[in-house]
Amino acid sequence: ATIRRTEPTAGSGDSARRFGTQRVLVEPDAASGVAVMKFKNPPVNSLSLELLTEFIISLEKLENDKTFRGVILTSDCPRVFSAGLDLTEMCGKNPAHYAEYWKAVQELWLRLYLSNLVLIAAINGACPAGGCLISLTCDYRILADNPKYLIGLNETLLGIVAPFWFKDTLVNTIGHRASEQALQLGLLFLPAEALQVGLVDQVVPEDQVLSTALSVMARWMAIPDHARQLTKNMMRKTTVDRLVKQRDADIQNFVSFISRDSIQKSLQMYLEKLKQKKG
Ligand SMILES: CCCCCCCC/C=C\C=C\CC(=O)SCCNC(=O)CCNC(=O)[C@H](O)C(C)(C)COP(=O)(O)OP(=O)(O)OC[C@H]1O[C@@H](n2cnc3c(N)ncnc32)[C@H](O)[C@@H]1OP(=O)(O)O
Repeated sequence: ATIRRTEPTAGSGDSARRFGTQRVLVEPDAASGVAVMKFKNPPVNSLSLELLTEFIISLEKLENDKTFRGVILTSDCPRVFSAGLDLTEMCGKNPAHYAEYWKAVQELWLRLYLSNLVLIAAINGACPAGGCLISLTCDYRILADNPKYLIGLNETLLGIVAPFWFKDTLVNTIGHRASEQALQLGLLFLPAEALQVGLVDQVVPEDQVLSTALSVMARWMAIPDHARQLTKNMMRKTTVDRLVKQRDADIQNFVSFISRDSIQKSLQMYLEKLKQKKG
């Protein structure tokens, strides 16, 4: 994928400078050590190969810059945090493309789930499937209180199956029984329901999502990094190791699953339904 980097905005010193790429805007505040990362892949922030690649590059840049200890993930697109994996990357392409795409999905999850940074999701829009997965990799989730902003792993509604590491991430967050129901039924939760089941940590008015994320971040930043990072590692490493041990097999599983005629048909029909919704 071709990555175009955005120019820093003219301004008053490092903390006012933006950087990032075409699809991932990064607003760093060196003074506080916190950066706000905004997805900008209109109309719905679907996780295309380009967005995944740029996300990984931007995250790596922040991880390698000791100035930054915390990142807030949010959306630059109105009303959608992320529509999840890009269905057009999984439809009508060849096995090599599916393999490349899945490797990038794995890579992003691996980096996010064990990131040394404090990650907070400021969920300012709809958050299905892969969008929900990204938020679940964060240390804390704040969702805007809007009945249109549904969140959950809805894969079964598309006729597909959430991979085991999506499932593990959900189980680690809301527990086994709630995950069993949520995954089989492909539940998309309203904000109040998401809060009740523990899928998000706070629901706040829409105009307070970012300010709440910044104040929650201050609390997490008060903890010494080494102790917090080792604790996070202790909680999450087993889950990560499960995928690391079988990364190639997981790619092969995905490629053969997604290449099935029946799955391709289901995905095409789902995409058609999304398009018809407008007309
Ligand atoms: C045996 C075990 C094997 C295991 C194998 C594992 C296999 C796992 C495989 C895959 C896992 C996938 C996880 C996913 O993330 S799949 C994606 C699921 N996403 C969704 O269901 C969300 C779909 N989108 C929506 O519900 C809405 O678009 C919404 C996000 C709520 C926004 O609504 P709205 O603002 O009204 O926008 P529109 O619906 O009108 O959409 C605008 C255009 O964007 C296109 N679109 C939407 N979502 C996607 C997407 N995910 N990918 C690609 N394109 C998307 C939509 O078609 C519209 O396009 P157009 O303008 O051309 O009509």
